[in-house]
Amino acid sequence: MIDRLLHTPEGVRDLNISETSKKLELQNRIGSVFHRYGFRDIQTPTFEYYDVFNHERGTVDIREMYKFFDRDGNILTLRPDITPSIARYVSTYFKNEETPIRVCYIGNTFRNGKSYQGKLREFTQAGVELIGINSEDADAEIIAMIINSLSIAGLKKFQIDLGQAGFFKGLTEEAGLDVSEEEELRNFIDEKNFIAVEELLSKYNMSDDLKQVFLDLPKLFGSVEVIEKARKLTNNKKALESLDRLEKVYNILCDYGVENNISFDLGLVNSLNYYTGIIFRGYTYGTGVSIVDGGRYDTLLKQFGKDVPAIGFAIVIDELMSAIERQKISLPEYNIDTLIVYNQQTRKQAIKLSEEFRSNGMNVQIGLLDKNLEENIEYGKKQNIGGIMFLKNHDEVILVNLETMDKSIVAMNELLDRGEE
Ligand SMILES: N[C@@H](Cc1c[nH]c[nH+]1)C(=O)O
Repeated sequence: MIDRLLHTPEGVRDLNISETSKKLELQNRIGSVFHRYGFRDIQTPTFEYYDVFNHERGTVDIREMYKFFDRDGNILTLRPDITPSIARYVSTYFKNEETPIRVCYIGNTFRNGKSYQGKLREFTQAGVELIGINSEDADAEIIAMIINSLSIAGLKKFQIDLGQAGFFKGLTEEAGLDVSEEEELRNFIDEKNFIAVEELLSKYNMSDDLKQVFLDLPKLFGSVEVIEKARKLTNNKKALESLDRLEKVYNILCDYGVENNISFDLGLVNSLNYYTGIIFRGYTYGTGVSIVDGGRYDTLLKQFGKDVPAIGFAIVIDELMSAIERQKISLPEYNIDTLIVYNQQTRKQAIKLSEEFRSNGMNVQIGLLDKNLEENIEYGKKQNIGGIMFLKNHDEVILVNLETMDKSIVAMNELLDRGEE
């Protein structure tokens, strides 16, 4: 039996000191890219009324949501993603505000996925939403931002797959599928379960040509030529318009000079149902799942009372971090510069020095001298501390650089003079 007192539940985990420090570094880097593109931070609550995320909104499957009651019997949900919360927020607080609105966020999301997938059930998303513009320029801006964010995070090799929800929707409309049939098909395609796709299609009354297009979706993958290939497969107006839009976005991405990170995948469908146009997913080595998801969702905000188009993405920081770790890309860690060890005789000077160092921007730990120098050195090394000042008495202060193990002895006065410089 699992010891529930000492273990965390499946799908959630503690981060140790080094992991936390690296995660915060990543968040800072990515947040600063968001700011450089003129996006501003907002925060929404971790749980909300279930209505914000229910089936109509098109977020994750109801079984994947953590739901509970408040004392008045309202159903609440731990947010499975942040986009519907932003849609609610913007529709409420920016109801009559001019668009565009550019907002960004970093926060935890919760999905109660099937346990055998070994996936995290709580994960941090860093995302942006660009609200109020439906143009290929906005699509390209968002994709360029993803590429910049991942580069600044330290990734060298990654790829953004572009798809079009409109292409798939055009085909399903032509096939006469209703909303739930479309959803079933989309989920099988998303899971890349083409045996189930074939079986499902055999139940529907549609032309063999159209069936074949659905089955060929996984082949519509690769460089920009894929768009031309896809054009030849359909006469559907909506599907063709989607392809035109995709091509225009690609041309703008060439102006950004980021086309090397782009590939196309018209079999890309997202289990989130609110997407209406371009969709994207980012991949890199060292993690089997996507590190970025996003797309255009032009009808979601209308459901909250503000009828404006929108596009956005979210980077899954935890997945990005494990990829970075596996790719052996180093991230700077927060470190403690100095440990000052003192006794009653040297307390006053130790406090003075430590406060001076801190006000100069150094990270300083202090400790009472109850262990000898060797024990302090051992402790400092374990804690990754830069150096030790061992204030035994006024004549003899021992300085140890823990990286080089250089030792020197100085008098207290000299040390205080140095601190004041
Ligand atoms: N909320 C989406 C990502 C996204 C942000 N904006 C648009 N899409 C997700 O969790 O996958």
